[in-house]
Amino acid sequence: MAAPSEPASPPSPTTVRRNPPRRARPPPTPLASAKPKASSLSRLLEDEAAAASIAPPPASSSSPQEERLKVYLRIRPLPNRERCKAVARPIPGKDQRRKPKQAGGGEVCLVPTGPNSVALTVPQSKLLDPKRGRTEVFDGFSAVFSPDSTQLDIFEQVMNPLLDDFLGGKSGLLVAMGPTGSGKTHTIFGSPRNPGVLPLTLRRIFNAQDENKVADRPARSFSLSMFEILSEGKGERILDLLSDAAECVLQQSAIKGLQEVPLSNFADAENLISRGMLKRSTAATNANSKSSRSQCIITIHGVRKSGDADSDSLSRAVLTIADLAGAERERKTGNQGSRLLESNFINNTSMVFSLCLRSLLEHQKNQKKPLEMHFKNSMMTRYLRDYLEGRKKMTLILNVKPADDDYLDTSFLLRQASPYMKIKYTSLDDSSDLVSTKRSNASLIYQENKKKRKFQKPEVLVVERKKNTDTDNITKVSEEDEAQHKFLSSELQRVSRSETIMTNFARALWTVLKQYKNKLLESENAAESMKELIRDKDTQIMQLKKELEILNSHCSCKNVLVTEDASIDRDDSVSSGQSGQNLLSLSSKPDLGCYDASVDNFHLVAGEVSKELTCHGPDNSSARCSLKGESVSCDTSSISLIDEQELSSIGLKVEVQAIHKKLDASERFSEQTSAHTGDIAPSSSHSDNQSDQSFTEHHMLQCQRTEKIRISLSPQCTSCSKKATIEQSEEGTEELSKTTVEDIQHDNNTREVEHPDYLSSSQQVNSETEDVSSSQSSLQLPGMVSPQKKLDELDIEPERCEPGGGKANVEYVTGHSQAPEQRSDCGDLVPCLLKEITSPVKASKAPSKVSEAEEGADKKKGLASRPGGDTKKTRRRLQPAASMMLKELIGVDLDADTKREESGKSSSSVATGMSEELIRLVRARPVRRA
Ligand SMILES: Nc1ncnc2c1ncn2[C@@H]1O[C@H](COP(=O)(O)OP(=O)(O)OP(=O)(O)O)[C@@H](O)[C@H]1O
Repeated sequence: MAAPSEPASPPSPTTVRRNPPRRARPPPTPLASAKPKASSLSRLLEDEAAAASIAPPPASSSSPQEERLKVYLRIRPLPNRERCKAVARPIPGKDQRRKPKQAGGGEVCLVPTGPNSVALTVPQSKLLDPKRGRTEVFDGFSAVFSPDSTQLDIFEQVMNPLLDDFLGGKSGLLVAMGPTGSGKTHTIFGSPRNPGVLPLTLRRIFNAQDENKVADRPARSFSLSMFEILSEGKGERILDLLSDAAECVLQQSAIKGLQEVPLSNFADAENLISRGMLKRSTAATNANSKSSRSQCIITIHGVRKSGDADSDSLSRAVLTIADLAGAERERKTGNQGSRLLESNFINNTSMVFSLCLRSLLEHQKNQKKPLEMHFKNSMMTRYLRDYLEGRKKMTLILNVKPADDDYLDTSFLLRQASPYMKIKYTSLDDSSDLVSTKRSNASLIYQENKKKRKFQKPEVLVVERKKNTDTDNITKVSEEDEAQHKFLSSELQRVSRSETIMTNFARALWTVLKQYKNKLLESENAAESMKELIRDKDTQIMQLKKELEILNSHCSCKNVLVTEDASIDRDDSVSSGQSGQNLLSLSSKPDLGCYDASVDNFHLVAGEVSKELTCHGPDNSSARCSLKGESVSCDTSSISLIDEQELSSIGLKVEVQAIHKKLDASERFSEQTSAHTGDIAPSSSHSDNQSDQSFTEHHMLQCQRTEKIRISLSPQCTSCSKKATIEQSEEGTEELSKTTVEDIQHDNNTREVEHPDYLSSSQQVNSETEDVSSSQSSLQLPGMVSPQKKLDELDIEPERCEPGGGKANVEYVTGHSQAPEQRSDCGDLVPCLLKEITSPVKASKAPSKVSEAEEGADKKKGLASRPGGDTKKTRRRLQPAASMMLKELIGVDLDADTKREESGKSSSSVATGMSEELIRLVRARPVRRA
């Protein structure tokens, strides 16, 4: 052992203690480093440690029951060249004594401070504050071997205990770890001249074998296997160094294909080792000219036959020695390419190894922390699993380099491995390898099952639990495995509990999802039904729209402005004072605006009537049944072209239809107008001189008269539509006069001159055609007096009716309330229910026929009041059937309202009765054909 020739300098004032706390200084014990020929550096460090009251724990401080992991520290000596230079350099002073200088100005950062402690000083080059040094003391090592310690010292202190256990049947492991070039291989293998631990062990084994033979003790058999684990960039490989076979396979903790070479003597064993060393992968790096590139593991299997002759049991023990490849720093080694990959592999393996020990330590500190399975990350740790999990005894020897340049590596190793000395061995597996193998297999099965359980169903888990139970039974082979069994059981319970929780959660989640799915389906069904309903509604809406369009087309005659109707009405009501006086000119009476709704209903009826009755003639004359600015136009221009019979039938048909519709309209109208009776009642109140009874009787007479007139319309229409001759017109007129207008005084002149078209009109069966012809037709028959001429004669300026542009006041009057002139015209037969006082309505087409009656009454009294004196000026026309029906309908409704007020009777019943009577009369009366 080379000892430094220069005393080391004391560490810097700042001291950081690691590991065991300060204790009382133990009594001096014979340590390997405290030998008399120990270096002065060691003695100096011991003095320093004593001065600092740093007392390393004794190696035997732990109780026998609580054996700890032994960690030895060996400080590699400085290279010879540097040592020679250091020897020639004198020690200048005290400060320099505190830290030994290396050759070339280098210093030693690590010095042993005791048999179990070292002091690591931060080099000046790495100090942030050079004035303040910092020294770390690592204590608690089983032994600290100074640089001048020999191989034999290492063997005796480090390997002998393990060897004793091995020879006693206990397995053990010695691992040499440290940075590259720190002397691991040197420590394990040594050299021919300076053999290492392994050769010395083999020598002792065979020496012991010889002693046993001499002592006649049971013979033992030993075998040796040697392999390396390396990486060539494609994963780890196991190569057997004692045979030429291909690479071996690691199965659990056993290596298949690994040759175990029986050992017969030391020489053979030494040759095997030498051969294996030759095959080991080494390479030159900047840090080591012969750097190991693999983890080398040597196993010595010792089989001892039991001393009991009757027993055939064997005691197996394995002594394992691992020479790990040193951790490398790329900056120092300068490795590139494959070397760099090897460096990564080496460093990773060293890290995994350290993690396993760290996890074991933490698990032993806190049992709640599970023992991490870091050993799976590397082949070496998998092979050494039993040792890394604390089931077998293991010993570490840390090889370090004391130079300042190696400060980082040294510091890292000491910080990393110094806690390992706290690892305890409470349940060492001292039984045979068979039991160990069973336990290992059981553990692996458990781990594999634990993996599978995560993805298997509960049914399968039952079987797996049975298997686990069997596995647990296997673990009960040894009583010493009771703790392990408890741990596995607790783990199993925890896993089972977790599985139960997750299973229940999954079931609950599945149930919720099912419920949501059902709700979704229900919602979809509801949406479909709603869609169908909407489609049906749309269809109904479309049908209603079509019907509405049809109705609109039927009511195309609506919304026609009142033009000549007003004049016609006025003409009829004033000039003739005949049955046409019954025509209501409601259109010019905005006071009846409240009847709009009801009148609209009536328009529908009247519109249909007019549609069928509409005839087009050459004169484009039209007659309209006006009602509040709207009228049902009845074009009479083409009446002449229509067959008389057809017209007759049409007339009857129209009459009947009109009657039926009138009944409905009258009912609606009466219902709606009943709400406005209050508006009408005041008007009716104006008839002061007329009693209600007389009014009712008069109205009944009016209705009867109107029916008579209506009955006469059909033959009149048929007679005038086909031939359209004056004679026919006269005949029709005569017929009309005979049957219906007996009380009406007709102008004889108008009988002679009637426009055929006008006469052919079934809607407006007027006895006079001059008004129509003058307004619409250019045909001027002899004897006809143009309206303008008549106006001129009357000196009445024609008024133009504007659609809805004027206001008209409606006054309810009875026949007795009428002016005498009008009463003379109408007599008692045709009462004027409504008297148009003012009629500012203007005609849009033809000038309005001046209501001679009212004009005469208002402006030219006497002229219009004379019953027969204005025969040339007044134009009397038979009201169109529709107009008469309308008038009758309105009159009935109004009367019905009045009557309802008086007697409470329903007007509809009266109307219905009258209509039925009318229908009966129509049907009973044969149609007269021309
Ligand atoms: N205690 C010692 N005394 C004398 N020489 C030593 C000592 N330790 C190591 N050496 C020498 O240092 C050199 C490197 O040693 P070694 O190869 O054992 O280091 P290592 O830790 O195995 O390196 P690597 O991890 O790279 O294999 C060798 O030449 C060896 O002879």
